[in-house]
Amino acid sequence: MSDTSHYPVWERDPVLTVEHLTMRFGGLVAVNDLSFNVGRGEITALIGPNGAGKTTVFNCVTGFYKPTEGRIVMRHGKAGKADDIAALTRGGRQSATSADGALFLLERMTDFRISHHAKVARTFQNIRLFGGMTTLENLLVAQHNRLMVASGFTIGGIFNLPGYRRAREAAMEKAIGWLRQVNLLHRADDPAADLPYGDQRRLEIARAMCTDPHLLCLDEPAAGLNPRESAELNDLLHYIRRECGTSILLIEHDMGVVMEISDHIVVLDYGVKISDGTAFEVRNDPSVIAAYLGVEDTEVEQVEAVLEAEVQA
Ligand SMILES: Nc1ncnc2c1ncn2[C@@H]1O[C@H](COP(=O)(O)OP(=O)(O)OP(=O)(O)O)[C@@H](O)[C@H]1O
Repeated sequence: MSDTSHYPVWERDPVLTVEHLTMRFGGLVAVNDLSFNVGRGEITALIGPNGAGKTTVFNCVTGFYKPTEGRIVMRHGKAGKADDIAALTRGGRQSATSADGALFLLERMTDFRISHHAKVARTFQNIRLFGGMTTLENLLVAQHNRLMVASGFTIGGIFNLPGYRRAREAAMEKAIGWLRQVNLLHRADDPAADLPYGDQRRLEIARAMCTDPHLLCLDEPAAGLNPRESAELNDLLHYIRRECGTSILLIEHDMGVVMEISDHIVVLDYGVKISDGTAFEVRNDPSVIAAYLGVEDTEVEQVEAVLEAEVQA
């Protein structure tokens, strides 16, 4: 067997594999034959100029869109041998569980099943908290499904049976733990809409974490944040990776955030992957620089020289 220990984590141990993903809207090809991996326990950034197809990829992974073509494999535990994935694909089912873990084909699943069973959580470009509920209530609502199961779908809740009581206490403990983690415990009883923007962003991430995701998808988490709030966000994402082991896939335009926190970066332009590697590799890739500057690869050095001269002047 070949030694793969020197391969990057996203090749050796992917939690998510996107294969030949294509999404068409009528005549527009928003994502074109895209393949990439997300490494287990890593932070992966999906970047690219406006309209490159990033949000469309998120919408396919999280079940908001049905891809036109392609396969999206999510792995829990050690499941995911090529033969098992092929058998699941042939069999027409959505998921398979074995002693090694579980496999899910996300392109076949609804958004609810993706979050509930495949354990993929997401946040949106525009914050979608329940503004009239308190910050604490927002984190309890995120655990509603688990509480419903514990209540035996109402009866245990009505009679306050021990199993339901224990689940309710655990939900409260988790919510308070996450409020403390995002420095919002002192705002537990305030409506979410009253929080400053940066706090709302962290609360939204805390809410997603209350569902115990294996993969957390964040759509532009740093958008609109000031430098202090951006630094707090970086700390939170580092904490999630270090302490929870949750894999993170994020879309981000703030290159300071992307380069600082990402283990792995995938670059899209016009729906096509143009680069895939570490921050160092991507930063020095002429095709990436060209896409961001809006020029041909061959013109990069020339444009950089002009920009450099302008900065000097
Ligand atoms: N539901 C839809 N119907 C039609 N076209 C769509 C739809 N969603 C996205 N598109 C188109 O697909 C292309 C990719 O859009 P997408 O939002 O995925 O890009 P993006 O990289 O996330 O952009 P941005 O960085 O500006 O958010 C765009 O041309 C967009 O207009």
